[in-house]
Amino acid sequence: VVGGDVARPNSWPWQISLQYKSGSSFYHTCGGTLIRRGWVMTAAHCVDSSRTWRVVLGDHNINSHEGTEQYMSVSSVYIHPNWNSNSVAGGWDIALLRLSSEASLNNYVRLGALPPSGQVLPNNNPCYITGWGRTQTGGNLSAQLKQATLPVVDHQTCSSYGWWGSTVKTSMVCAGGGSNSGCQGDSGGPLNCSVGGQWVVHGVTSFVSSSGCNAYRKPTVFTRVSAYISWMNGIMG
Ligand SMILES: CC(C)c1ccc(NC(=O)[C@H](Cc2ccccc2)NC(=O)[C@H](CCCC[NH3+])NC(=O)C(F)(F)F)cc1
Repeated sequence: VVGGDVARPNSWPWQISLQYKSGSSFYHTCGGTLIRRGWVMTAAHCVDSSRTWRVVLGDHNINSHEGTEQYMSVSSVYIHPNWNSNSVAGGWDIALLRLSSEASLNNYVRLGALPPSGQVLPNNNPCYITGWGRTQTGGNLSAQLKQATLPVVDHQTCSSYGWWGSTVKTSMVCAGGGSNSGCQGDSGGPLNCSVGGQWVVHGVTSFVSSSGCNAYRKPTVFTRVSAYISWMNGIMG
């Protein structure tokens, strides 16, 4: 996350860290959202490669053991069938991870709320991006979970000339476009939007401009969760 600030610990208790095993250690690679006790929603591009994954729940500082973490292995990965790893602009950047056991819900670990199918938020709807991703273009990951306000940019604006143009589809949500943005390592994490006084996860962090994370008029682009509710229900049962 570029801009914003460090989140109050466990104030986004559905945020997870998706980590891969290398040697005898695990490394953060993406974010994700706990949507059922046994299921995590993330980006397809995060799980394109076949690795040994683990999901860390209830984390704040990914480099230290705080005692609130739950470490879960992943028993199966469901990547959207239409996802094309050569074209993030094609959309379909969403995947579900089946956890090998069910999370214990508590003050540090809670389920994220999903939107009703088809719901599209208005321009400037208040949202926050959260994640452990780079804090500057080309910078390092953040050890502590960060948050940044990222208001919705409607499709009409986001797909206009000077913005993303036809790269963004209506199956995506744009947010930000100023000094705050997502960045590498935030992929797969939630766009947390305030709707009717509740936090609802409306986006899965998908891509930023290749000329820099917080490029002017290149808002962070998210998979629009409300476009995939029936697909997810079909998988999770
Ligand atoms: C034109 C369109 C096809 C398009 C293609 C690629 C991108 N962006 C990118 O590829 C930038 C590259 C980058 C690297 C380093 C620093 C900043 C940006 N990376 C990204 O946007 C990666 C996802 C790449 C998926 C591709 N397999 N996502 C993210 O960084 C995140 F966290 F914002 F979600 C954006 C648009």
